[in-house]
Amino acid sequence: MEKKTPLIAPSLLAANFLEIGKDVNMINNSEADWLHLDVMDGRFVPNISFGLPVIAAVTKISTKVNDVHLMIEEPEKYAEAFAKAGANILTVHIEACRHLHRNIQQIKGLGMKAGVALNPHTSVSQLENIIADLDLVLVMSVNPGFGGQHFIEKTYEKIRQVKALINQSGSKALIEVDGGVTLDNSKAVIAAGADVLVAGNTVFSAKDPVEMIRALKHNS
Ligand SMILES: O=C(CO)[C@H](O)[C@H](O)COP(=O)(O)O
Repeated sequence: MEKKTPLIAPSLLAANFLEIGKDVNMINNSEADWLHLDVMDGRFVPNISFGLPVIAAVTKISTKVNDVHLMIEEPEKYAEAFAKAGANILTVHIEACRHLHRNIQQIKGLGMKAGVALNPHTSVSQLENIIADLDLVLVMSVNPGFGGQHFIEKTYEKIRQVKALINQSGSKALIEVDGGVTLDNSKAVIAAGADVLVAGNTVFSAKDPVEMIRALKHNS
């Protein structure tokens, strides 16, 4: 079978926040492709992470694609501010958007790539009328809100369903998988159709995070 090299997006949620610049530079000097930045508001998810000032500081030194995952209500209120803070990709949750098409147009109009994230319970069929407009589909493989959770096995089937929808529709969207990704399951995640792997604890709790990023990238 053809070897597929995924894009790797280490999640800063698992970094050492006392030495955040050091961790961003570690990612800069690794084979990572994207820097994944998780924003949580304590409303859409039961946790609060970091917000605009932290992202503006991080993107000043990041040399990777800044991939911002908004786990927040009313993301349309903040899209412009995230563009100004240096986001290159902005992903909103389908469950948080009442006017998803408008939200996607807004993100693209601000010069960013647009992604939509699906919680584990959300059906792929909900993407049917929006898939052609998307640059990215983020498949959550844990319930959002916390790092370090176990990968939900049903996600493999969901990735295959998203892939089939993308192929059917002629969409160019990439599939990103987020939550509980490890060196053990990454091969199967890629085989199911993922293009981008988010990894938080797997990278930051590794003895050698740069080597772990390399291993994830070349493990398929
Ligand atoms: O979106 C997230 C949590 O809501 C994180 O990006 C995700 O959980 C990654 O962390 P880990 O790889 O440790 O599971």
